[in-house]
Amino acid sequence: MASTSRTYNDAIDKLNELQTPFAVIEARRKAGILPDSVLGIAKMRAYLTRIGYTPADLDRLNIVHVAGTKGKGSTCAFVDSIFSQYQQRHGGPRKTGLFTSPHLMAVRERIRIDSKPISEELFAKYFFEVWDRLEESREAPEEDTPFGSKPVYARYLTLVSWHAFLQEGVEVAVYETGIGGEYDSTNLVSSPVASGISTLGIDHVAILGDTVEKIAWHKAGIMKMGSPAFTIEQLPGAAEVLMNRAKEKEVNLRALKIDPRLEGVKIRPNAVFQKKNATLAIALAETVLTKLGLLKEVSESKLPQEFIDGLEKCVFRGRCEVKEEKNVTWHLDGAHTADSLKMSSKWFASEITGRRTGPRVMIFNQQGRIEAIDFLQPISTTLQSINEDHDRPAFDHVVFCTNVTYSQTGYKRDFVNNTIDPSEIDKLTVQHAFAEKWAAIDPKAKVVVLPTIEDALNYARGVAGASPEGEVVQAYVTGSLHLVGGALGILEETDAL
Ligand SMILES: Nc1ncnc2c1ncn2[C@@H]1O[C@H](COP(=O)(O)OP(=O)(O)OP(=O)(O)O)[C@@H](O)[C@H]1O
Ligand SMILES: [Mg+2]
Ligand SMILES: [Mg+2]
Repeated sequence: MASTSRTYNDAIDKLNELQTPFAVIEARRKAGILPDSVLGIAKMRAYLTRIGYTPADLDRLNIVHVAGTKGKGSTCAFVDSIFSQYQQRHGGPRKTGLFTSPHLMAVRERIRIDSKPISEELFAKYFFEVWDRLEESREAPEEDTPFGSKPVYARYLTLVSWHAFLQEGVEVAVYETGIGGEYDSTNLVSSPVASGISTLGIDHVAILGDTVEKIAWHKAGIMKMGSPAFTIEQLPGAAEVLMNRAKEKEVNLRALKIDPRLEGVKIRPNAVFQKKNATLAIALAETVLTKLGLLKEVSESKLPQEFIDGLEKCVFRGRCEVKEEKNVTWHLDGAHTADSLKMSSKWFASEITGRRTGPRVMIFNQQGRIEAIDFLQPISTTLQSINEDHDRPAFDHVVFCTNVTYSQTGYKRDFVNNTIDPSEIDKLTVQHAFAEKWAAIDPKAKVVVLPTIEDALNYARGVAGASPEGEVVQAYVTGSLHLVGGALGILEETDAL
């Protein structure tokens, strides 16, 4: 064992083995078997015991727990950024942890300490410590959780985050749920300092159900008796489910209107959805900082400067991000649900309206999700609506590519995805279907299918090269956070963000 190499890359290779292979997912789907639910939580409890902790140990982390369909990560990033301002000015919270998903470029971005991705060395250390403990421990009954077994990818990372944060002496930790809430691996936390539920909508229907009410039931599962909970304005059906579950659990749930103290605070993008995320983040941060004695009183009329700076300086890469290059302005946003793509395309449209000219290029992917074909029409409609010349296409060029990063070397290890059908990628099946659909929606657009992200970026640069002097290509990269992460990695030649 000691002679085995244990670098960061080794850890990622081992982690990738914990993905459920596509063939198994397919077989389960055909047999109507749903992924772990109640049993999944029981197993997580067994794994936590085996790595040497109890749920009560997690309370030492003063956890802020966030669920929701959209805006979870953004809300968590705002809270973390506010903490960071307090830390810089007042030395507290002593150490902060942030657990988010998915990652943009490197798995270690999911586990942040003092806002920075955990180092490769520390990631590898804690990853293999968890591994060894799971191999060796004979604690917790074996019934559903055989000795030596490991949980799947996201669940394993949750264990690594708890271990890393506890070992590193993190004083407050912000946790984004993976899928749902009630049965999510992060839901072993029994006494969060506060829970937050961001915007609810439709996603992960196979696991959570196909109505916003069913989905709300799952997300409400993170609320805990004795811990304050907050949400923002929701669709009426969803709001009702949240309130009913809060009552059952005897939780004081507050549904917040957009915080009037945000007036004049320059959050990015300056859009209603982001104000909702910021509103939720303010309430969560106020609760924690009050508990830690760092916030003495809450003013109804004005936010403390630390909050304003935290909100304004918050950087959450790959979401509504703009990057300028000589002949191309890249607009990158990892939206990947029906609702968020509507928001996202409105954001892109507002960015270019009146301010930017030049050919428009969209680069889109949604790997393994043919249902995303329905997300295309609203994007086109949004862009058409800003055209003064109605003969102009929504986009001059539309590129559908895979999430494979490079044309020569393929996937970066942190992006290997065994859960999708490899033959679909080889044949570019979903990309051709999207292309056909787009050609029908927007016949004047030039539609192309390309195998990799690198090819797609080069295509956009090629359009720029062929454009008249002074014109700047307006490129919109969206549909998948992996696509956006891969694109940012190529544009910046970096390993992690
Ligand atoms: N409150 C919101 N309502 C609708 N769309 C949103 C909201 N917040 C963010 N978005 C859109 O969704 C994208 C993803 O945001 P974010 O990463 O915060 O969500 P998430 O809930 O963490 O999503 P994921 O399912 O990828 O973990 C953003 O780039 C933006 O386009
Ligand atoms: Mg999601
Ligand atoms: Mg997220």
